Amino acid sequence: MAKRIEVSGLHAYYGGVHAIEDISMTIEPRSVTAFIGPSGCGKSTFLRTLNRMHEVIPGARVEGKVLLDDEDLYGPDVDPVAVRRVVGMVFQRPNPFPTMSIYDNVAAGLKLNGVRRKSRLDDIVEESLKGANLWNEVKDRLNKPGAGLSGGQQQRLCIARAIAVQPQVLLMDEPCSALDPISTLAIEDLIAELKSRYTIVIVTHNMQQAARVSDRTAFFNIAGVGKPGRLIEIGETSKIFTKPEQKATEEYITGRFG
Ligand SMILES: Nc1ncnc2c1ncn2[C@@H]1O[C@H](COP(=O)(O)OP(=O)(O)OP(=O)(O)O)[C@@H](O)[C@H]1O
Repeated sequence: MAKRIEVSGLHAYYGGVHAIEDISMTIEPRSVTAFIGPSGCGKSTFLRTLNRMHEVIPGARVEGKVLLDDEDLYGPDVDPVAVRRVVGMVFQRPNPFPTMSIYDNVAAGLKLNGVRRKSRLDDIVEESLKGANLWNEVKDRLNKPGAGLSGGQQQRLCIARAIAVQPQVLLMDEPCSALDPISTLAIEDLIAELKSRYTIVIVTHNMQQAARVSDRTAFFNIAGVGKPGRLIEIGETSKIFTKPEQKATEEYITGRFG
């Protein structure tokens, strides 16, 4: 299920603002890749180019290539909605559909995809909630609103919703930044389990988190205000945190800037 992502020569713009410049990297399947770097260096922008979410902002555009196992996500015949089904996303703030039940939150995407049979929906909802380590906490209240769960539970519900449609890649934009430390650990444990099945990319400001959860880390930086963000280096997380190749990476991870 998991797929390799190969990015080459990628630029992203917001109208006249050049937000990220000339990014090339390979993101390996069945592993976790963390994006780190100072505020404004384009981590979230780059993440959103990987499932064509960037272009939903008026005036925003992308140049370059993103291949998902050889398929160009920006090819002329590619439907961006289909891309977002294959490359799922979890956001910073848990965003369950507020008026929907826990069950319907997970089933919504499946119903949109045409799954109608109740027994099939039941099975996938259960499987997805189990996959997100939430089943035991909610199995007796599936018809209660998703908004009634704790923040950490809501984030796991959003992960269940994302995996219900069987994506190949999961993009996570600071998925723990609104959570308490215990919920954060639950999400980190979950990421470690999910990586056997998915390609996972996580943006995080928390370097301990990047070190804990990721196999590879990419460090991004900006040369100054108004300049585009660039990829400085990507490598094994253990190497980036102990022996980075670039001075800027070392300064960032040792807390000398950012
Ligand atoms: N909707 C937008 N319209 C215009 N410019 C934007 C928009 N979103 C982001 N930018 C600009 O693009 C650049 C990269 O922003 P982005 O949010 O991707 O950085 P980031 O590294 O994820 O930052 P942070 O760590 O603070 O979330 C910044 O200069 C930002 O101001």
